[in-house]
Amino acid sequence: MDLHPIESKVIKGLKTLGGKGSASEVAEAGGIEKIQEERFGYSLSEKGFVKLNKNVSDSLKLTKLGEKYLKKGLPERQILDALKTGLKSSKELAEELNIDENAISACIGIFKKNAWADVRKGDKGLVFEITDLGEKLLGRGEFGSLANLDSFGPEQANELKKRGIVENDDTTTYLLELLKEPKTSRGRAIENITPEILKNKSWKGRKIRGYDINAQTQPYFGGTLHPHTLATEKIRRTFLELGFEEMGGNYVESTFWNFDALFQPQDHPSRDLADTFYLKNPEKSRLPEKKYVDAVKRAHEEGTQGSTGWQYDWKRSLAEKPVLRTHTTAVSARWLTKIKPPAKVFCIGRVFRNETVDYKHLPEFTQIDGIVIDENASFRDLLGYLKEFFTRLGFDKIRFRPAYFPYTEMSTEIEVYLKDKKEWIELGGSGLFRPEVTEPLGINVPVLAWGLSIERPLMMSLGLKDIRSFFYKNDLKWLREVPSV
Ligand SMILES: N[C@@H](Cc1ccccc1)C(=O)O
Repeated sequence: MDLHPIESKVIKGLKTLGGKGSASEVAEAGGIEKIQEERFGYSLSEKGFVKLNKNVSDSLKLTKLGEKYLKKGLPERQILDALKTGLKSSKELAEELNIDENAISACIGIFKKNAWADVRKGDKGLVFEITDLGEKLLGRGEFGSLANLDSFGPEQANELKKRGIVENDDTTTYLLELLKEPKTSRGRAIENITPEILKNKSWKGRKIRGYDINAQTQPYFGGTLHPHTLATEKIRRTFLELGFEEMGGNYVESTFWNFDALFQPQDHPSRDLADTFYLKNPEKSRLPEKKYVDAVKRAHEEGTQGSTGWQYDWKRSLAEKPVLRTHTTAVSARWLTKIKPPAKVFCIGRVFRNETVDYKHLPEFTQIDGIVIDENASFRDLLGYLKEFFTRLGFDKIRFRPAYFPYTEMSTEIEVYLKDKKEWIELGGSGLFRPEVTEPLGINVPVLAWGLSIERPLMMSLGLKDIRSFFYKNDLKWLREVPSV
């Protein structure tokens, strides 16, 4: 068996130490300069020559405060010593020992519990008097000493930990033990080829150390796309495969496109500050051509054909307020004025809602909206599109539940079944845009629409408990190991 030069040094070091030693001792004895403790001797243990033991020490060490007390002794010890000459008030003790009165009060519990001193209320505050037990304790010299932490029993040690005087000293040491000595062809084999060896041809007739092609190497991590990016890409591809075109939009949208065009009345609760981020700057958003604005106003005030609308005074000024879009359905609405049927379009992007950040909620997340504008489109087609769309995304069980959205009728919620979680989860909403949405925007054919948010289903499939891991945490270890879904 050929050993790597460093392995030979480890063996040499171990032999010098009589077969056993810590990583740093072995390294020193073997003449190895730089070591990585937790990997030291690993290859030799893999080959069965060395036994490795990891040893986490359970001993204690002094904290900064502990070191301060080391010189003068623990306050309770100092106080007991001072009390040998008679009873003293807490003020007198503080002066004599030059410690503050709080540190003295902190010892009252200890004195009471162990009956080392009596504490009473006197005229000048608290008065301390040493008990017989306290005297005996000092006399026997049994009081634990900070200079020798092993002198404290477990209970006292715990007490000291709580008071911040000692802490666990959890340094890890790696111990090596020589199990058997490898037979080497030392002296004969060339371990490292150097220019000299090549020049003077001294390699001729000699053995050269072979490579161990089964040796462990450092794992290699190439760059990969973030799982969130991979998921959005997959959805984009799925839409493109189904013949959809991508539409673009902006994060800052007018209230008009985010709410009004979608037939949400101006006093609708989801427009509330508590849910929506309004912008101060720009002060106003530009609205589309007058004919669309007037038609949307009419839809709200008196309705379209066969509808009475919401019956209130619609205000342009409210529709002009800029918002961070709360859903990508705003983009779908905007595009209704830009495309001629038949058309299939989709949008993927960030949306924003005024949520308090916790493990389930972020004020920003990703939505996907798709619309199909087609004179022959029906509710059954919508269900068919959804089924096809989600099947292609890898969900084989899909179900629909009746739902309500201000802009669709009929409306459904889409649920998919997660096989490994054995659970149905809600993925998004869908429906046929109401005539109150389509007619004012000049569309007189059915429009199928659906929208979904991707973070929650993605979290479930990746086994993530906390939504913040996506955008804010970027845990490299997780990112390297996460499988793509
Ligand atoms: N915009 C809805 C989803 C939806 C889109 C299109 C039609 C119906 C519903 C949401 O944010 O949840």
